[in-house]
Amino acid sequence: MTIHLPVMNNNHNIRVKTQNGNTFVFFFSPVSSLVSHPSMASLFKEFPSMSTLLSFYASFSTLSMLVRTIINEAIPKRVRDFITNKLSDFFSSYFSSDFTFIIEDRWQAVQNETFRAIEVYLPTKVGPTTKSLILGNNDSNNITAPPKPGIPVDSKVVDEFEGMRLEWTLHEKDSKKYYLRNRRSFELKCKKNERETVMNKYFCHICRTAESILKKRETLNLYTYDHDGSVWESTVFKHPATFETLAIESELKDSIVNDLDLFLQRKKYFQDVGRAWKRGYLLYGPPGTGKSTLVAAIANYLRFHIYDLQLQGVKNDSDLRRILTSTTNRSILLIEDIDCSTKSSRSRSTRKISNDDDNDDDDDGDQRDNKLSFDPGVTLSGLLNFIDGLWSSCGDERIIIFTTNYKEKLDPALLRPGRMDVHIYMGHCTPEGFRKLAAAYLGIKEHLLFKCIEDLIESIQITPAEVAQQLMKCDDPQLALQSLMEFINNKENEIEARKDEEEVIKQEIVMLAKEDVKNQDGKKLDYDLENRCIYLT
Ligand SMILES: Nc1ncnc2c1ncn2[C@@H]1O[C@H](COP(=O)(O)OP(=O)(O)OP(=O)(O)O)[C@@H](O)[C@H]1O
Repeated sequence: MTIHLPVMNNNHNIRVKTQNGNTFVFFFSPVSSLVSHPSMASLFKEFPSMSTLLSFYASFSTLSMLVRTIINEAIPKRVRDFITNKLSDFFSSYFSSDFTFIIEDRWQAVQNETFRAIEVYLPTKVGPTTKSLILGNNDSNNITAPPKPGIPVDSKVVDEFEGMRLEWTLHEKDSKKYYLRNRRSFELKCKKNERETVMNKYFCHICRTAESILKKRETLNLYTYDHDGSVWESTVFKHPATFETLAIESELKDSIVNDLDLFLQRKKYFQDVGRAWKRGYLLYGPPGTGKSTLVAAIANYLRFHIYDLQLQGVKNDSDLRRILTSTTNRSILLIEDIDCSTKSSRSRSTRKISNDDDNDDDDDGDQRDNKLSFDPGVTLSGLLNFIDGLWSSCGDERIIIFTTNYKEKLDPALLRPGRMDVHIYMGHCTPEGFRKLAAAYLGIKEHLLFKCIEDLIESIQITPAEVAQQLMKCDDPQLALQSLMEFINNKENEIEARKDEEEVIKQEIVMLAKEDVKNQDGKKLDYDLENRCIYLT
């Protein structure tokens, strides 16, 4: 058998030997020899000549250019685009068998949880068809940890589910404004006839898988808000605090743990009673009593990420809404030192002392707050709206924690029942707290000096932070405990000396003021030692 193929020269041929012994020889011959073949020659005779073809092509292209120019001149561009889109939609819907789902990062003004689930799920589906990956490790405590994969923009990931081939691509759209984040979206391509199965089964499968991955997550993140970039920035959160190491009374510990357990189990209950699945904790007490440590212990216990928000940087209430709606479910929103965070969270009485021009006599914190809404920053009603207002229904399984050193400075509207569900007082160190700290820092459960230290601790106000600082000074328990005893004794002496000094100052102030009071019949003298002030009441 011989096959002629046209090539530029005729010096080549190829021999192909098949398994059953036949040999095929392929001759490469010039076009001239092909045309000279009798059967081909008759075929070529019926063909129009080359010059006819060229002249036909020339007139066709001239005509098409003419038509195009007329269309461009006569029909406005927008109308042309519209017609083109309609035509391409029409043809693609008739001739394409593909269907595309678009999942954007935000949905109806809040973070799109489906997008989040895909973000978690898809890196587990990276296979041989994936051409590129992004890798990273944000654990500064463990730089040798294996990097985690992420999906790069415009890269394809193919997944399979119930015999369907599902092709994913992540897209990113430039926001064109430096202060706004680029918008991201996942595109999923499947066959048209698989659309229903994808909607009803595949997406549920993704969400379930993502949920179980998130529940088992090994590392927790601590997010802080970058106001310049308008994004939450994360770092790996590794805090050793647990309820076991926390120096608090066992009763308090048990009540917090039970409350958290109950909260986690009560998804249905919250739905049934029509409340957002949220829990608010107000932690208050002197500095160094473990409020931040308790937050860390809660995060470790629940395996929830922490979103640490500094309210001072938030521009206004709508900025606050945007920031808070971009947090994820199963997380803790932490606002530390709430008394200093926003003008409006402070009690009106406190504001009155510090700011004479506040003449509002209305008792309702919310109404009063509206007066402050022109001030830059967050207003109390903006904040309250997120705790128990309409916006509180955004998101599930959220813990909101406020901490303060001065509960009395907070506006009563913030403390009203139903606002923060649990108020926890973190007090000074107790003997039981001291034993927990000794076990955690020195690894001992008993020591001869314990009894003496416990007596001292009961007689003086000392914070767990101060105790921990002394215990950390030395590895030798004996020396560490002695150092603690010395510290407590010194502190006791200091307190006594300060009391004496205060008494002297008080006497001095009274003496100085007596002359003025003489002329103010019927008025009582009241003094504020801390601010060195005298009031006539
Ligand atoms: N109850 C506690 N149990 C264990 N450690 C504690 C406790 N309280 C304080 N500490 C230790 O003291 C340090 C400071 O505590 P922490 O920051 O939690 O106090 P805080 O009440 O949040 O203080 P502030 O009000 O100043 O923010 C922590 O690093 C922790 O090691």
